[in-house]
Amino acid sequence: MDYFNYQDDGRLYGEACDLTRLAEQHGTPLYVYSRATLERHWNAFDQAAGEVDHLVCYAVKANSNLAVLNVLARLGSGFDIVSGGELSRVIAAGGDPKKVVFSGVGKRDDEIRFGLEQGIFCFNVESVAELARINRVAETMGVKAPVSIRVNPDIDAGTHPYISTGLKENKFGIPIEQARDIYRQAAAMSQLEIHGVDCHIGSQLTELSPFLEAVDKLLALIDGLAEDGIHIRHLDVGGGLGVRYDDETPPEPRHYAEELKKRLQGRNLTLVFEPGRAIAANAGVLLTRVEHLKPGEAKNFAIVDAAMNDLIRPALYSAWQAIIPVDSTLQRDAAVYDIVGPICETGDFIGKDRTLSIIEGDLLAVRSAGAYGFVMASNYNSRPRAAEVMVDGDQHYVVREREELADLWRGEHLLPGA
Ligand SMILES: Cc1ncc(COP(=O)(O)O)c(C=O)c1O
Ligand SMILES: N[C@@H](CCCC[NH3+])C(=O)O
Repeated sequence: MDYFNYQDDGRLYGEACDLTRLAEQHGTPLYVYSRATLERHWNAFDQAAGEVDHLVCYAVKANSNLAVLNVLARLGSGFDIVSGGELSRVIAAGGDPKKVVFSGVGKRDDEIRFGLEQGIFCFNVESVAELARINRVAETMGVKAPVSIRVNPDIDAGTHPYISTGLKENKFGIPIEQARDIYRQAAAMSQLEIHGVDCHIGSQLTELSPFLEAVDKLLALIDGLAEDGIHIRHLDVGGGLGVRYDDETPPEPRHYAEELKKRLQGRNLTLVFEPGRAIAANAGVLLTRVEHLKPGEAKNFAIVDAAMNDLIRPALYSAWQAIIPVDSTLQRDAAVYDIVGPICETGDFIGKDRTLSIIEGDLLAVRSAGAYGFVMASNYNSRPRAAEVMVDGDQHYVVREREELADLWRGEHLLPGA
């Protein structure tokens, strides 16, 4: 149960809030998140790890709304960040920087300095050049930097090529064959303290085996490092656990954790998870209204008021997300539609070949939109970004207001004298 369900009146609710009313009150397109779902998903990881020393570092990139981060921070969550901007958000949302892991291939000096000032848990380092840079920045500050090397285990995660990260051809991490040597180089750098080993092999994985294959390789590396006198304190398995968009049956966090715990027995390692999608995706829907129906010879189009600038996953990865009527009691004729937005791009679609019973003005919900939804939104075609609302039982809160038109050119300037 994800707390977005039809109730007895045939209408879709987010927890105890009627989504028809929310759309009327706040307009569309509208992102709606469920606090109870976010909490349940985070707790599933926390409880799965159980007695093992662990840190659940929610991947901020999946949904960085301050209220979302704050809900998780209140549970004691750590955070996986990839920029100084994300660190600022974590702090603004009341998150603890001491539970932050900093991933990403292109950390700038100022971002490294910010992380060190805030005393983050660990830098997940992706290259030798970055090790040297962190060492140098830490030296100028007279501090030591906690580091972990992101190892690329060359494993096919079996996911979409754009969201696969653990193969040799991907830009991420350090090839596993070089890892031991590079750890030795890191150990010789005066300002680095080696804390961990990490990996992240891709996103939306629906099988456990690639994760476990990666962990086995990492544990063998950790044993090798011990022989070199390098003692690893934590193992960060990254994120990537998939969710159900359609008929996928991704592994449950508890099954994943059970397999990990078997492998960690007898080892003194803190376990770090970096889940993003598994926590946020099904904690959100995107509400959108049908603007026009446009029947055609080859296709029928339902033109809705959400577009690829609001939700780019279908255009970018051919991702499939369920699209359902918010009021299931309305009697209309069914037809097969491509659900498209108003943007001037052929790739601007939210769903293709969907059978729906709709007329102009009807309200639709795009499910599983809580992760990689609003965070990837843009102002393309000068469209203001949607508002975001959080439901919490029978209460709801606007957690980000819809952009005003003037927001679209804030910070832009005409040339003088014109
Ligand atoms: C380093 C790292 N950690 C965690 C995540 C979160 O991934 P997911 O949302 O698939 O759990 C990502 C994104 O794929 C990532 O690049
Ligand atoms: N944005 C991607 C996931 C990227 C994961 C980040 N490493 C998606 O929507 O599926």
